[in-house]
Amino acid sequence: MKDQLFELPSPFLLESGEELPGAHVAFRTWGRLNEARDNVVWVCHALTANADVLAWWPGLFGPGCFFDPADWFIVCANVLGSCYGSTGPTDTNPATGRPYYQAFPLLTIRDLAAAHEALRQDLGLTRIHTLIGGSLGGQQALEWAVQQPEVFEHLVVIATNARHSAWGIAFNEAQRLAIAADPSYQAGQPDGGDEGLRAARAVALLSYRGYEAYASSQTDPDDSRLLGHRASSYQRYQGDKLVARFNAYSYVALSHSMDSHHLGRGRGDIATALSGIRARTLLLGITSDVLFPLSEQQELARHIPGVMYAELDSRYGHDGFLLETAGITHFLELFYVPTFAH
Ligand SMILES: CC(=O)SCCNC(=O)CCNC(=O)[C@H](O)C(C)(C)COP(=O)(O)OP(=O)(O)OC[C@H]1O[C@@H](n2cnc3c(N)ncnc32)[C@H](O)[C@@H]1OP(=O)(O)O
Ligand SMILES: N[C@@H](CCO)C(=O)O
Repeated sequence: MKDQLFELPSPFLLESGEELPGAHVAFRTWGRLNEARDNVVWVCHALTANADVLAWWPGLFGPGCFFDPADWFIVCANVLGSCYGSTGPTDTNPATGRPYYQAFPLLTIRDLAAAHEALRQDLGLTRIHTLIGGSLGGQQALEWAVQQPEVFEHLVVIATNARHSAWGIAFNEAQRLAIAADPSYQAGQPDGGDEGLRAARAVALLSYRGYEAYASSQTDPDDSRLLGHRASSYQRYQGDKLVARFNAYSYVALSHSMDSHHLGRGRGDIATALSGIRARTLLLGITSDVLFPLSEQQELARHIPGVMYAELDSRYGHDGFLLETAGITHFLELFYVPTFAH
């Protein structure tokens, strides 16, 4: 299956006041809209994923899963700034005729939501049964549910926050420093920043997993090793794996988007913004998440009207939102019992 492309109104006005001309959004759909048009689930992806939710969220989306295309009309769109089909830093800037690279405009989480809102309107989807996302995808989903409270009937957010924390921004800055130190990134080469991106992903993994996850999967089996530790090899492998499928310019752009996230900006405060959510909301935190800790989930739970809040017991850390699909399914079943039989 290939992505479909939606041309955004041009120029697309960004929160910063800058304009993005000739931009587009890549998206995919699965399943069919039912006659009542009330079976739409819209997925917001995290930092390095794409529109192919059946590939990156197996166990939750796909035949036999909770979100089975036989029952649901599934929509997933790539965010602006990414390198998976929507307009991003490696695309040509119409004003210069050259790729944007480091000169790509700042995109906030509000801009990511606004671009997908334009797509939703174009698709004529007046009601979204469920809006779901984790991490950056959860930030986008919350922002969108605040912007368009009448559109979303249910909201499912996992391992996310109301504003990006100083801790999260500091992790992102450390990763951007690694990328900025790469001469090929500084030179704005087409695949610039690969070495920096490798280091950045290794730093990020520290925040996506945690002490217990490393201890249980990456402790050396013998006690004689002086060099070449298993955990070192894991860090390198994870860096290589991301470099093979992502680019440093998009990584920097989207990490800035994440840092910009603040539901309260211009709305009084976070509590006021969250109190405007009309969707029935399921909020899930992950016990071992050191990047979006439970304290952030509890803050959200205090302010989202009528929220159902639960904590997923996981040793995977933050990335548990991608991996703990059996636990997520369990809470989805509890959440939907009164309203949706599928
Ligand atoms: C085109 C596309 O790929 S679409 C984009 C796919 N990715 C996304 O959408 C982003 C969201 N997904 C993710 O972030 C990740 O895939 C996750 C969190 C879901 C899972 O991460 P994983 O890397 O699969 O899990 P984990 O941390 O257990 O690492 C397993 C991998 O590390 C390797 N590995 C484990 N220990 C070591 C070690 N000591 N040394 C070297 N390699 C190691 C394993 O062999 C395995 O390799 P594989 O991925 O080639 O099979
Ligand atoms: N592992 C996620 C980032 C953490 O939310 C991704 O690569 O998209």
